Amino acid sequence: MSKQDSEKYLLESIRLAMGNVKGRESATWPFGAVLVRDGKILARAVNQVDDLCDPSAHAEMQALRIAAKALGSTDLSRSVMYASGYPCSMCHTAMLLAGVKQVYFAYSNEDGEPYDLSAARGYEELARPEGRRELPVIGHRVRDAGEDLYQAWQKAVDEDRATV
Ligand SMILES: Nc1nc2[nH]cnc2c(=O)[nH]1
Repeated sequence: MSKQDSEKYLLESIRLAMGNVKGRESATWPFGAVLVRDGKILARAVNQVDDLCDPSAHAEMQALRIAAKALGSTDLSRSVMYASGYPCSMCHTAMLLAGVKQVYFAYSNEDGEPYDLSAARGYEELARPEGRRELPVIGHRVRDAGEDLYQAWQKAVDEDRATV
């Protein structure tokens, strides 16, 4: 991936993000993303959190959704994400799970901080020990739930495989 290519795709992500700021009746979140594989653009996307009333509709998430639907697969390995802003921890994990191999960003968390557009909060939260998180995630092992859920899943998957 040459520097020229990364610059070209980042410029495209910024152009998309600017469309959220200027190309509309009222501005929404200034984020855009482009997902590329083998020199081909798989998806272009913008933040649609407000438009879709969906807290997960970040530009990077929307790019993953568009690409996965188009390919009929959630395996997006070998792809590279170009994001106008530093990806948040949700997007980072989604990209990791989809096999995205690299992410380039244009605007850093430091750039975003004065405008409350930094993605640092999620990373800081995850870096805290479990007992000190803003959002406690509480394990409660439920006894007598009947058949073990994960064992049942493994069995079902194994049976499905055996019939293929
Ligand atoms: N990188 C990025 N950061 C965000 N913070 C809030 N929304 C977004 C988004 O769509 N992309």
